Amino acid sequence: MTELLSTETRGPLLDPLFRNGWTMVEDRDAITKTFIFDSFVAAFGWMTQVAIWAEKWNHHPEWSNVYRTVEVVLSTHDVGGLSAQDAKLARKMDSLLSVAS
Ligand SMILES: C[C@H](O)[C@H](O)[C@H]1CNC2=NC(N)=NC(=O)C2=N1
Repeated sequence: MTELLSTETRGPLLDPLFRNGWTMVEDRDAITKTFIFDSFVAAFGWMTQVAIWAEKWNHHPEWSNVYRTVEVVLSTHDVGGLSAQDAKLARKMDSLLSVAS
């Protein structure tokens, strides 16, 4: 079941992401990261791969794309803040980078 991250689980799940370029959104329980690719095709190809995982996990990003930049915000509206699903999708986004450039 999806639930809000507890105080104890935040560190272990979020600290590795903070070390990897993710930051907290101001005034909101959400994480954000800006990805910059070599080209629009690389950006869109990465988004396409992420979209397949998002559908599979029924957990979807808030994101926008301008040319080769993708701005991502992750949060779980169903619980009103961050859940383990957000950390999982963030890790997947980072791991898919290696095949996107
Ligand atoms: C109805 C549907 O299951 C929900 O809206 C799901 C879909 N994808 C979702 N994605 C995200 N990021 N947060 C959610 O709370 C969420 N909820």
